[in-house]
Amino acid sequence: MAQTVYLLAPPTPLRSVSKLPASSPSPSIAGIRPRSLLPHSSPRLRHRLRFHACRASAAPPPSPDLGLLVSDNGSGNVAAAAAAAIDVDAVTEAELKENGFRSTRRTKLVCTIGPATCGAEQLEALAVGGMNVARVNMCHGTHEWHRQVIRQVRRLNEEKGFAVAVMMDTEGSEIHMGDLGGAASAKAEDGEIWTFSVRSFNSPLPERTIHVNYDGFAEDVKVGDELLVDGGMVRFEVIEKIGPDVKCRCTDPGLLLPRANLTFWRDGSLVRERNAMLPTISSKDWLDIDFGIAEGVDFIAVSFVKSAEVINHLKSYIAARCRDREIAVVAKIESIDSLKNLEEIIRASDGAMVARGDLGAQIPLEQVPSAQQKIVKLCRQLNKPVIVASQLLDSMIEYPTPTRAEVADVSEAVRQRADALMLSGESAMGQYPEKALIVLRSVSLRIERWWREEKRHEGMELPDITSSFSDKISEEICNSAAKMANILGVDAVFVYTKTGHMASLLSRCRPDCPIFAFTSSTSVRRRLNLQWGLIPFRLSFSDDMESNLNRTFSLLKARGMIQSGDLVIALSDMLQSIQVMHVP
Ligand SMILES: Nc1ncnc2c1ncn2[C@@H]1O[C@H](COP(=O)(O)OP(=O)(O)O)[C@@H](O)[C@H]1O
Ligand SMILES: C=C(OP(=O)(O)O)C(=O)O
Ligand SMILES: [K+]
Ligand SMILES: [Mg+2]
Repeated sequence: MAQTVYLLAPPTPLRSVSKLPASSPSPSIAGIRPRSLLPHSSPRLRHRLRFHACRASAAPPPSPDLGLLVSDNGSGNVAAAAAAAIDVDAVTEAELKENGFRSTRRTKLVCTIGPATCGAEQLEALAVGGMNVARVNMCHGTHEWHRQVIRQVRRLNEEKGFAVAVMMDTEGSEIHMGDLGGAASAKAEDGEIWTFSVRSFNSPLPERTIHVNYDGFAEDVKVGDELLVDGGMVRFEVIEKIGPDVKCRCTDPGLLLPRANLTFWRDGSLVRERNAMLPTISSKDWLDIDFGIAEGVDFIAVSFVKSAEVINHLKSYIAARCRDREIAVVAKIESIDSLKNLEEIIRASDGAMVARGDLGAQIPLEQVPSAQQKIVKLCRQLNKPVIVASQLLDSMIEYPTPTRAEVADVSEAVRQRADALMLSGESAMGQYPEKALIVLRSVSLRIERWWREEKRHEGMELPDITSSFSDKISEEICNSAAKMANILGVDAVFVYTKTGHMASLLSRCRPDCPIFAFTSSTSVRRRLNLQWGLIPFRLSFSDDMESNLNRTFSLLKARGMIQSGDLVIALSDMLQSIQVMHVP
């Protein structure tokens, strides 16, 4: 029977499980299309041009195959339905039912949404394919476009029971090119002379002319500087300055893409004098942040963070504006300053992103892997979710299979036990967004299994992170529960959590088994969806752990997600306890 270790609260005997009404039995998942391989049709040419038509208006009627959300829609008895309901999506349910606990993916997946994926069907395909977080990049698109995407994601969650979180990523004060006058790209050839100018032009742009968004550009560059587009995809040398115009000769040819990032280098070092004075959060970013708050995004990722101060500032701004819910602030580590102030930035943030795209333009490329490892490790120690981003499967923007090197890179991020992996161009404007997601999913599953089979319990030091005594107890409970879970080989850890904190402490321990996180708040549920190993459920629960467990067992058993005899460890943040039991 159940064995219980109570640390604080008095013991309550565990009675037999009462048969509470469960939700209707799970429908089949026949509606989930098998993701067969598409024909290999694209020639191996580097063009990245074919934008997919955006089918935002082609929303299909809600599919009964996936309609598992049991929050009451129309039967009248909302309170009763809410009390009996447990929110989980059909994909998680099917995985648990068919393959059992061990098979669930622990590494979370973030997809950048763009023209290739903004339609209702495409978003649903990503959610079915395992997208945990949808990212919108405010560098691109209008508020109206972003609003449509955010609302589609919300509809998907409401109608299909998903908990896909929305992350808004700020533009920041980076220097970038303008829009190329409507052209999808422009080819710069070796030796060509191009003009980079802060003047604004009418379209079409004069030939070989690029608008630059930063007014100080022409003053800051010097003849002889090297100008890098997208961190070196194309290179120029500055040969002449004429007022606002900077003439450059192409030294490394390539494709220029709209709004591509620009950095300039002098004597082998990045020039950052004046542009370092630009605010991390620009006035345009503040407008975007207001938009994000109004649209109810779950995460705001801040580009080019230099210090903890800006994170603290944004967090108090958000706290003053949304009293009823939280928006987590993710610091993007993508500059020399962010590396210098890494620990204070991560401590101040609710999570971090290893933004390798810009990071690789600011530090030598060969230093990016060690920076990644350091950031991932520090985040884990400080209990902050960490996302590894950019170019994970870059070749899949054009081709249906990844390179071996890309698979090795994804494997390494999974092996480092990062919380999440992110797709950028692969899902935003690539030709194979769903296939790229399948690759992330299958590589994650394989490497996670390999890790467990090899029993590589790494001895990472997890330092104390809490200050209050009560938090300290929670931390110790989670550390002990994870250890017990590994030693006893339990099937799952259940954690009942109001704020999500206890679930994140458990996730930090990276136990062998999945963590079922039960929370009564839909927004906490979405936020937890970024964290390693957590399967977030929405469930209303009380302070009475015994009745919570009984109800959970009967709800999950009725839907085939657990079975009698499964070994479970249960924790709660109200009643600081560890209970070990077999599902009755
Ligand atoms: N909302 C959008 N509208 C149009 N294109 C987008 C959008 N979001 C992303 N993209 C495209 O996807 C590419 C990759 O996205 P991302 O890595 O987020 O941006 P960036 O390349 O600016 O850092 C972008 O360069 C852009 O071409
Ligand atoms: C994720 C990144 O940021 P963005 O795509 O906004 O440039 C990056 O630079 O790697
Ligand atoms: K951005
Ligand atoms: Mg960046």
